[in-house]
Amino acid sequence: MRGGRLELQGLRRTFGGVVATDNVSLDFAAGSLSAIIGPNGAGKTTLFHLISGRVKPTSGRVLLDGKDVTGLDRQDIVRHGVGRAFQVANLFPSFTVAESLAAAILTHEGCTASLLRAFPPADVAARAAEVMELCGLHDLADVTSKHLSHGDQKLLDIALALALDPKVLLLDEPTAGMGPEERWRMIERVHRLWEARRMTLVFIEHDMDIVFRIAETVRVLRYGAVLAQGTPEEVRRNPAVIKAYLGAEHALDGDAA
Ligand SMILES: Nc1ncnc2c1ncn2[C@@H]1O[C@H](COP(=O)(O)OP(=O)(O)OP(=O)(O)O)[C@@H](O)[C@H]1O
Repeated sequence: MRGGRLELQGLRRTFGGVVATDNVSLDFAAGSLSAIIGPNGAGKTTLFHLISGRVKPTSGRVLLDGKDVTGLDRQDIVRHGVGRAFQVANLFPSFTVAESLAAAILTHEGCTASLLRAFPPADVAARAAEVMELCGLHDLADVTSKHLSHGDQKLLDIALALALDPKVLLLDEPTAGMGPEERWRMIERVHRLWEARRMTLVFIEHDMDIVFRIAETVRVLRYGAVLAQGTPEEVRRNPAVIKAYLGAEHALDGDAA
């Protein structure tokens, strides 16, 4: 499945008096690679919750390939092709990597995990193998997921989302908690996955070196609203973004106010 177009129209979400998402309208072209950045509390994770159905918007719409998926519950949104990597590597802690992937595929298709562990159909095993290959997990196929390193658990989280063949994949800080070397390995892996699959990939990231290295477009949130968006170059030259978030370290010369 190739990428789908994701459109957010006037999304708003309040929690009591807090406006977590404030009239956010963003358009993610099919097959694009975008980063979402912004200070702590800017509403990045809430935006992912709104897209993935974990939180319902107070108002506004989420469209996938033109179809309104606003307010559907999480499973339905996954079925429409929006995948999200969660901290779920331990969803099946006693399963191996290969079994976890097979179980994810099968439960997605409505079967029970325990049954499938015993009798995984051949095509499911083949799909799990393909995803392991893509994610560089093939050597770990028989390792129990609870014994994986932190980085490999995060890769398994991504693999579990990928196994459902999403049109849109949301990654919330894929490199969080990793050392510098592991971080680059992870992001290169994610970039290769995107090149191979060309799903619409949206990731939240605090490391600006990573953002500016791989993102095609960058969307900047502040106080729940869109502060700016554009190519990495445009965003790095935007005085409002420099002032609110980037500081001098990541600004491009010339326009830093
Ligand atoms: N369930 C909730 N109940 C109340 N307030 C919430 C809830 N979820 C988010 N918020 C508030 O909404 C705002 C945006 O939070 P969010 O976690 O989306 O920001 P973020 O940009 O992802 O932050 P960070 O970079 O620190 O992860 C914050 O003020 C937060 O406290």
